[in-house]
Amino acid sequence: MPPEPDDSSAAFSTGASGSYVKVLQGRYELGRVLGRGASSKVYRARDVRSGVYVAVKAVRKPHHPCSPEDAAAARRSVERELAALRRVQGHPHVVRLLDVLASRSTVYLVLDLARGGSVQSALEERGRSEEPAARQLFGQLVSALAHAHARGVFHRDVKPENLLLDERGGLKLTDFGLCAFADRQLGADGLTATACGSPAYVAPEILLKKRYDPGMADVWSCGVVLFSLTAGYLPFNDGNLMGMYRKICSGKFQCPKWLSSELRSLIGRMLDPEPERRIKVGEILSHPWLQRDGMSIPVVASSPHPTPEVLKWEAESELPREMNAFDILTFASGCDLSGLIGTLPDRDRFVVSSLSINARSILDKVEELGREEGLFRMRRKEEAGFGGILLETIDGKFVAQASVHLLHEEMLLVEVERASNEELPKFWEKLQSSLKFLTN
Ligand SMILES: Nc1ncnc2c1ncn2[C@@H]1O[C@H](COP(=O)(O)OP(=O)(O)OP(=O)(O)O)[C@@H](O)[C@H]1O
Repeated sequence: MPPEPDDSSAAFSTGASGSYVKVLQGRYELGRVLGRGASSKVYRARDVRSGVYVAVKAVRKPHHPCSPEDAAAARRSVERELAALRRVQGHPHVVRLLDVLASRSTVYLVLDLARGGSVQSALEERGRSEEPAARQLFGQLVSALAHAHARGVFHRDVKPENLLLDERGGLKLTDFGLCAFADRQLGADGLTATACGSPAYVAPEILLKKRYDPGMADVWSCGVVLFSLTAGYLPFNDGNLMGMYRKICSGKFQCPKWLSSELRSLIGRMLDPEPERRIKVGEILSHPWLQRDGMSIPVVASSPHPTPEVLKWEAESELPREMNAFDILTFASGCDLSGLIGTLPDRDRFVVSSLSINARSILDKVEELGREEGLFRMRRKEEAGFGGILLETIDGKFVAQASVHLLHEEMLLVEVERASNEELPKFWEKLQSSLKFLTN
């Protein structure tokens, strides 16, 4: 049986194994479900072009009818996750965002596949870790968080389910759906009031409904993770939720006897119920427990702010007349949103008003460039207002393609893509700059 279809942007075809598979927008063959979240389903998938295995997180638009508040909240959450992921890319222990696609009903985030499952499943299967192994993982987590904080992103949902493991056991921080941004949600005092996080990992100041520093709340959650990793159980637990909350607010917990004194001291400084007294992320990195065994901790991003390119992208995606994921969902059928995450090495996208240029002129230009190059066989397909052109070598090997999608009656999405990022660098540059010029 093929996986249940989510929407019209996926077609079924025969996969490599001979069985039916669901192929997302001609690009990703969906396999088994790796996990589920409140509003998402995560699939193992294969990029049919490169053969590389990835994870596809399908975030569904709320079912209709839903209240305008629910629709707005869902929209904010996916936009926030995308914007956060975009800002924090480039750290070895933050999950990589490879692509973004969308259909009428669903946004698909294509992520690095974490083959080792989550820290939660490792804890359930293998129990607690010895200190050297915990130090390794915890160092990677703190380094990833320090990087996110330096980029103005506070995670606010650090818990073992959101810490994934790659095939070598390296940690990948994921799920930025609840994060806060230093330059948006925080008041002039640097504090926020939004209650979020998962019960056992949530900081007392959030439970007490105080305004809080989200960076320090992340430190608390990391403290709970470190305790759980090394003790094998939660520091604050109770049969009922109110009981657990009371224990969290009291900040009283007991370390098991097998924890070293340095580890006890670090956990104690992280699980300090007073956020002003709590150890800061930067200090954790230089704590003696983490410095033991000459551990090498990945360097934190040098740039304290998002790059101008990211800020521009974010500003654009917030303008009401500009498109963002959900606006496009409203208009498009099976369109691809990778343009929202910027230029990929082997792919570029432009959005242009259909009042200023039409699909035919764009495809004519690509054909002209291909002809000038004289290397290709070209196949062109055009329908009312949209179409594409495929460039192949004389012996039929895919080199590049350009396509024009109609987003809605006034908007075209132009996509160019090549087989690999080494393919024909000069031609690729010419193609990109000509299209940029045409669509500006
Ligand atoms: N990149 C990935 N590689 C492998 N598995 C993944 C990946 N991303 C997510 N998963 C699996 O899917 C589960 C749900 O993913 P995720 O936490 O991102 O969803 P969510 O909807 O944001 O969840 P929540 O409701 O907890 O916020 C994870 O716990 C994990 O088991």
